[in-house]
Parts: sequence; C-alpha cells; structure tokens
Amino acid sequence: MKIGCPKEIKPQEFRVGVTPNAALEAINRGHCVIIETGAGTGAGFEDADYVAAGATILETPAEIFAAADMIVKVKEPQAIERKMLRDGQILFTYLHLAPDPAQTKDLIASGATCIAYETVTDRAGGLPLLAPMSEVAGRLAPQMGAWTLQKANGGRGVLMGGVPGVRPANVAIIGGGVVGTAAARVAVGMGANVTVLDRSIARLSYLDDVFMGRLTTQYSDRGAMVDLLPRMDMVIGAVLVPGAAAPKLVSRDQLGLMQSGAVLVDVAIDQGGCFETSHATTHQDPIYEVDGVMHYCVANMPGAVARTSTIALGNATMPFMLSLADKGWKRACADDPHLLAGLNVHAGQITYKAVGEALGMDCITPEQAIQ
Ligand SMILES: NC(=O)C1=CN([C@@H]2O[C@H](COP(=O)(O)OP(=O)(O)OC[C@H]3O[C@@H](n4cnc5c(N)ncnc54)[C@H](O)[C@@H]3O)[C@@H](O)[C@H]2O)C=CC1
Ligand SMILES: CC(=O)C(=O)O
Ligand SMILES: [Mg+2]
Repeated sequence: MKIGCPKEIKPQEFRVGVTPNAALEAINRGHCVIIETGAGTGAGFEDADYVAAGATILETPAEIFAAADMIVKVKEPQAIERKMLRDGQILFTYLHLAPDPAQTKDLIASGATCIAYETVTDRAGGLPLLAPMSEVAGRLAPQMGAWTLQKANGGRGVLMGGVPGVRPANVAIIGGGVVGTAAARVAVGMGANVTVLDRSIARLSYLDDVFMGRLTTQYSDRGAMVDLLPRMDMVIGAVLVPGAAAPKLVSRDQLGLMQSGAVLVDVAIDQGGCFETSHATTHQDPIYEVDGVMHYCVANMPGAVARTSTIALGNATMPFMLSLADKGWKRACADDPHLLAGLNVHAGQITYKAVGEALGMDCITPEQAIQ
C-alpha cells in the first residue's frame, strides 16, 4: 500500500503523522511511504531522515493526496485538505467530528474511509490512540493555567505553590481520566491544592489510592460546582464521553460565582468544550476573558511540544497503521473490533453512533460498513 503523510497545516501544529521509524517499519513490510517535504521538521525529523528510512519525499500536499491509498495525519483535515480526499481512500488521524458538522459533511461527501484515532479502543476499555496526547495535554494544562494566572496575562496573580505563610492555588480538575490524572500529577507537583471530580467512583477510588492524600476527590455534580467555583483559582476541564460532544459543566451564569482573574483551562475543547463560554483558541492567541474569568482553550495543546508528542503518538499509531496497510481497512477492522471502533465515516455514511446523535444525522453501524 502507498502510505502518504502531508505536512500539518493547522496553525502552530508542528507534529507529523508518520515518524521515520514508522516509515521504516512500513517499508520493511513492502509498503511505499511518501512524505511531504518538511513535514517532520517541526518535530525534529528532516527529509533526509525519511529518505534514509526508504521513503520518498514529494513537494506538495496535492501530490501526496493524489498518490496515497492511505493518508496518515495528526489533526483533523482542514477544509482545503478535505477537498483532496477521494472515494475509497483511507484517512487515519484525529477527527473529533461530534462538534464539527462542516468537517463531517465534507468527509461524507469525499467517499473516503475515515478512522479516528480518538475512538479506537483497547481491551482495558481505554482509548490507546488518544491516551498519549492526553498524557501530554494533561501535563501541559496546569503549566498553561499557571501562566494564565499571572497578572500580565489577565490572571489573579496567584502562584501555584504559594510560599511559606501564603496558601497555594486551589485547582479543580473535572474528569479524572488520562488528562485529569496527568494534570493532577503536575498540579500536585507544583504544590497546588488539588481537587479532582469525576462521575466514576471507581476512578475517584483509584486516584485516592495512588495520590495517597495529596489531593481531594469529589463526585461531579451541579452541587459540587456551586460549592467549588467560588474558591478555585483554576479549573481544568478534562471530561470525555467517547466520540460525543463534551457535556457543558460550567454555565455562563456560573462564571459569576468565580473570583475575578480565575482561570478555566478547557482541555476538552476538541470535543466542543465543557464550559459554556469556551471556544477553540490557538497557540498564537491562546487566552481570552469572559466576565472577568480567563479562558485557555487550545484544541491542539500537544502541538506545543511537537517532538515529544510526535514520538508518543507514532509509538501508539504504528501497529494500527501497519495493520491497515498490510490487510486493507476492511480486513484489518474485521479482525480487530478495537480498530473497527475507530471507524467514523465510510463511503458517504457516518458509522459512529455518538457522532450521528450529536449532529442529528443518520448513521449505520461499523459492522454494516464492513459487510
Ligand atoms: N486540547 C487538546 O489538545 C487535547 C484534548 N484532549 C481531550 O481531553 C478530553 C479528556 O480526554 P481523556 O482524559 O483521554 O479521556 P478519559 O476517557 O481518559 O477521561 C475522561 C473522564 O471524564 C469523566 N467524565 C465523563 N463525564 C463526566 C462528568 N460529567 N463529570 C466529571 N467527569 C466526567 C469520565 O468518567 C473519565 O474518567 C477529551 O475530550 C480529549 O479529546 C486530549 C488530548 C489533547
Ligand atoms: C487529541 C488531540 O486533539 C490532539 O492531540 O491535538
Ligand atoms: Mg485536539
């Protein structure tokens, strides 16, 4: 199979979908890998590294999209990329379709087979292709929140760890999954006073065990928000209902409960965001203020640390990419229900229930798609 990897074009996105190591593995199995020139530079991989692995460098995205049987990327295809997809082509990347009707319609119109990293599952009930980027975004969230808390950035001027005689920042993390746990680790390490909220008692028990008294757990409901918001310096949104639009857990009215200069970091923004007042921002212009509360809502946070993120993502995606290339998408998905769970759009139809529900559009089951 011909595997194509274009350069990412989302603003300040420096990751790349195929690493030289992944290219080498694919080429050793008899596949052909084509890479857009400069695609890996932002992550520290030069064209020469790909050539050494046996890949071919092409000059333009148009050549990559025209030649490849499978496009492997990082971020959801942008409008100009969606126009280059075609019937029968495989697209393997993050999609986040539930909050994105425009992208969904374009992918349906393309006729391509679109497999979303974020809904591929594993035997333990996890999301193995989302997890590595959630590890990164979770670690970045308190760091970016701490920066936003600084006066010059509109924050209330509170230091995460405080100093002797002055209390540390109060940080609430809503959602104690992969992002939430990584965020808790860093926020606790910075010396903040951390509370993690979740609807899963099993998850709260796990966190209670592993953090051994260094954070507080609280069941996530409306009452908990009303109780916590007036006291928090920072609230990190880290919830997920897989494939679906994020539930809105803090309303615009509730911003009035918060202290002026407090910070919301909405990591769940790629699924539409879990605060009513969130809208996606970029690394170049990451923060804005609503009713005195600062918002940080960058939808591709791991792009900030592109080298770490590219290697971590490549480690996780490679086995699935190889399986798709070796067997073709239909056989690979038929053999592996966890990969099949990644199928979001095929031949003009939505194949992921939560996406169809979120957008009010018809869908078929992924099992129907592989018949
Ligand atoms: N902005 C960015 O650059 C990035 C964003 N993300 C996003 O971060 C979000 C979280 O991802 P993960 O931690 O990997 O998911 P996860 O599935 O590991 O954890 C989500 C947690 O949210 C909890 N939850 C669901 N509904 C809840 C509610 N109403 N209240 C409290 N907790 C609730 C679940 O029980 C689960 O423990 C996702 O939307 C993901 O796409 C991930 C990586 C990068
Ligand atoms: C998960 C995701 O959206 C990202 O890494 O950008
Ligand atoms: Mg994202």
